[in-house]
Amino acid sequence: MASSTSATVLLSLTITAPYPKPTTCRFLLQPRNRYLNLSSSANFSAKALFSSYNSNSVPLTKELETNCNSLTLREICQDHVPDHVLGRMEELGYVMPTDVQREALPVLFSGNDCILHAQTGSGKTLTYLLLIYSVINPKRSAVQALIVVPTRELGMQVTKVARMLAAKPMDPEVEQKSYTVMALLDGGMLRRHKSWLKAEPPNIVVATIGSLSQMLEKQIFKLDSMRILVVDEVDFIFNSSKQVSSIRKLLTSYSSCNNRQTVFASASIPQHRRFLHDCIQQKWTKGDVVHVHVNPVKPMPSCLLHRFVICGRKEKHRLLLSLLQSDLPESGIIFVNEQVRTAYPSSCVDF
Ligand SMILES: Nc1ncnc2c1ncn2[C@@H]1O[C@H](COP(=O)(O)OP(=O)(O)OP(=O)(O)O)[C@@H](O)[C@H]1O
Repeated sequence: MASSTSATVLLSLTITAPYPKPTTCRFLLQPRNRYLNLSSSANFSAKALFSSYNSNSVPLTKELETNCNSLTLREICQDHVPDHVLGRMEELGYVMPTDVQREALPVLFSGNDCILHAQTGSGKTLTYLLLIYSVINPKRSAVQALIVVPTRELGMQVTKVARMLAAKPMDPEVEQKSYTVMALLDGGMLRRHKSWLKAEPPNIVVATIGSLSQMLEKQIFKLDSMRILVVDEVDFIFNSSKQVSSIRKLLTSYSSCNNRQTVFASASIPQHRRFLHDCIQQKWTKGDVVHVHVNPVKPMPSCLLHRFVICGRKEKHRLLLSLLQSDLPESGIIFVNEQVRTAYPSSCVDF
């Protein structure tokens, strides 16, 4: 089974212990400031350990829960997301859903506004991108989806994933108009974007609030055709005194929650009940907004084991895998320098 990991793994492995019998397993690769979650690609069912539905969420019956747990991403997205996007998704290694994808996608495909509340690296970006590809029409030259991000760096990452998913199918037989994704980010070439927006509006815009507000104020583009609005890292945006008035304006003046599907994503939403209340009261979302709360950040485990192993550069990868196999930790953090794609034999990850 393919997963993403690093060829230059530093053998610094932190594992939580003592572990209960590992029926589920979770590894976090941490490249600088971001966690990458490998659990879903390794076909884990982490739900029992990490998931929680809060009272605002749609309860799942036991039977439905069991069925949902075994569905692939393709099965969940079938009849919603175009086939060539599903093909690309699988080529990129997204086969089994993460917890947040499993729980949020059916809610999103049913048209509900949603607060995606799940830890960093849990797969929120792919969740809202799949929703976007289920809704937009590439033949319409209009901004149909807008993703607001707090920083240029996050904007570049989201744009990259959006473009990778939308890449034209290799098969020349498949006639497919390609989706256009524009990154409208602070520090970018806004003049060039202006001409592009006027000449042929893209289907999806990924924007920081500063650049976006400039364009909206100058009426370079309008949000009349916007069907999906995503605000990523919503807690960060609402906590920034610079960004908060612009985001409020975007949510209520430049567009109306009745004409769009609104998704807020965040790893942490302090006072989430209050936020949910505000969403409805302030008309940032419709009244039936669903709070999908998955993988709440767990308190620190009672014990952390830190293994320090000295080895040659070429041995790192093999040694890491054998340590994981021998220790069988329930969870761990792996610090990596860079990422390349590599294939794990399934025996290595299927604990
Ligand atoms: N279903 C999946 N199968 C395998 N890998 C996945 C899946 N979904 C997401 N990933 C990978 O997991 C990593 C984290 O995903 P993503 O960036 O979407 O998380 P996130 O919740 O949006 O994180 P953040 O809160 O930092 O924005 C990425 O490398 C992504 O490619």
